[in-house]
Amino acid sequence: MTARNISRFWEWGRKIICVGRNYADHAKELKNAIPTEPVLFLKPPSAYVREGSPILVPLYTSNLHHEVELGVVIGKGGTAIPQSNAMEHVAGYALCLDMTARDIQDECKSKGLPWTLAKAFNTSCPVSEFIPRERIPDPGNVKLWLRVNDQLRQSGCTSQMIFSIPYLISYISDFITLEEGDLILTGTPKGVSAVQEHDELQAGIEDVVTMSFRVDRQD
Ligand SMILES: O=C([O-])CC(=O)C(=O)O
Ligand SMILES: [Mg+2]
Repeated sequence: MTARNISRFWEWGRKIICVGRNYADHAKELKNAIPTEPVLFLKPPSAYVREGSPILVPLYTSNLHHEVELGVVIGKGGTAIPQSNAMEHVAGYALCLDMTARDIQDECKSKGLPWTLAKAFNTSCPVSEFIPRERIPDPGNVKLWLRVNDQLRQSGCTSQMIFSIPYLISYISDFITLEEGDLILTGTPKGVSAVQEHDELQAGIEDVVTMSFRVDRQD
C-alpha cells in the first residue's frame, strides 16, 4: 500500500474552509463592515480544479468574480488548537482562487440566504501546486497578485489580513475539527472583478509560485 502524499491534497476529498472579509480594503470595496470575528463558509472537494483544466462559468451567473487567496494546507488535525501551536498543524500552502458568482451572492445576502451556489459550485476553487511550508517561512508577509489577460487586477500582501493564520486555525478548530488534508482559504485583498469566457487568469505568490487558468462557459 502506498502512503497518501499531502502534495496531492486536493485528491483526498477533505474540506475547504473559507474565510471572508479578512482584508479591510476588500470588505470596503464590497461595502461590508470590517468583521470583529472571522466570517466562515465552506466549499466541497468537488470545487477543486487544477491547472490544465478550465474554470467553468455556472450557467446561472452573469458576474463571476476572481478572488486570489493564500491557502493553508493542514498537515496534522486537531480540535481546539491553541494559537501558540497552530503553525505545527500546517503542512504547507497553495495559491487559491475563491471564484464567486457575485450576483448570486448579492441576492443571497439581501434575502439572508446561504452563499452555497455563489461560492461552492464545480471549479470554484482553482489551486496551485502544493507549496511545502519551508518555502514560505513567513506566511504573514507574502505578496499575492492576479492578472486577467495580462492586466493586473489584484495585488496585496498577507500582512494586511485582519485575522492571522494562527488565529484562524485556532478559531476554526474550536468549532470544526481540522483534519489532515483540509484547506483553509484566508480571504482576498481588494481588486476583485468580473471574468468572462476565454479570459486567461494568471496568479502568483511573489518569488514562490505562479499558476494560470482559462475561463470557459459550461456546455
Ligand atoms: O465574497 C466575499 O467578499 C468574502 C470572501 O470570500 C473574501 O473576502 O475573500
Ligand atoms: Mg474569498
